[in-house]
Amino acid sequence: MTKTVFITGASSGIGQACAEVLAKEGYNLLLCARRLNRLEALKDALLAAYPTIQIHIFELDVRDAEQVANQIEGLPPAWKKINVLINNAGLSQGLDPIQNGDIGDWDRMIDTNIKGLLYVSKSVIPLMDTENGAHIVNLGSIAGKEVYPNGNVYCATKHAVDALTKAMRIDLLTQGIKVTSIDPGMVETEFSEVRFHGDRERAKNVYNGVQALTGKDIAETILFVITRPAHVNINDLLIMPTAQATGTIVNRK
Ligand SMILES: NC(=O)C1=CN([C@@H]2O[C@H](COP(=O)(O)OP(=O)(O)OC[C@H]3O[C@@H](n4cnc5c(N)ncnc54)[C@H](OP(=O)(O)O)[C@@H]3O)[C@@H](O)[C@H]2O)C=CC1
Ligand SMILES: CC(=O)[C@H](N)C(=O)O
Repeated sequence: MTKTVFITGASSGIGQACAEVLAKEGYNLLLCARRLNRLEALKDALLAAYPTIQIHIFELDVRDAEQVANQIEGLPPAWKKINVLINNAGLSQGLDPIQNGDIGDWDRMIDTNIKGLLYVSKSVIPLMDTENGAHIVNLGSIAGKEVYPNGNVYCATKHAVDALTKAMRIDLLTQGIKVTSIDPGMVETEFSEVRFHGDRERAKNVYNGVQALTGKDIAETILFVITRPAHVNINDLLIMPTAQATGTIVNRK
């Protein structure tokens, strides 16, 4: 039976890599993000490579509770049996000491990383196919385990994801839904460019001298997690570049 995975934030980085890895494994894909053009290009490329799978894409801003509820409620019936939800959509905004932080940055991180994950989960949980294996994978972070200088609100949002994952794991046990938090260290994606509001130079510098993880490293780890036997649940998986021993990154200037 072909399983369906729903990936939020599939237009770049880890989410895009998850789509690529899971398409190759024969999963049907439900993909959402705000940049629909990116999703269209990804869908075309994946269907060309893997013509036997199904892919449904839609534009979604996870911060908008009503949009999330309406878009998921409005899915075609064939897409209302979901085996895996990957709550990946997320971002960091700014890297300032708390006293200099921008309130708009704070709101965007809290609204996306915490409230967006909650809104999507609330709409998708009733659609999860618990008869054939149901699993929620939340993208946490080393930033959800440790706090680093100027990381304040981003780290707080990922600490919230850590707590929410543990809570979902308890609450969904009787529903037959597995729950896992994947907690990466540095992964070279658009993450830093987004954090620094488009400053590509500054973003590139973060990874100077460090072999960061790739989106594919995370996607392959998620594939391992979601293909464990029914009696196995990986609650929490911290995955770091070998070069990054802790959450504090020297190049994070
Ligand atoms: N890169 C890293 O070092 C680490 C990343 N993470 C986490 O991994 C996840 C993915 O990040 P990563 O791939 O690195 O970064 P990217 O910036 O490459 O990708 C982020 C994805 O999230 C989507 N997204 C952002 N805001 C929204 C929104 N409001 N509604 C819907 N989608 C949204 C973006 O799509 P669009 O803009 O088109 O909407 C994009 O597809 C995040 O949760 C991040 O916190 C955790 C640890 C380390
Ligand atoms: C875990 C990470 O390195 C993340 N990219 C961050 O900046 O916190």
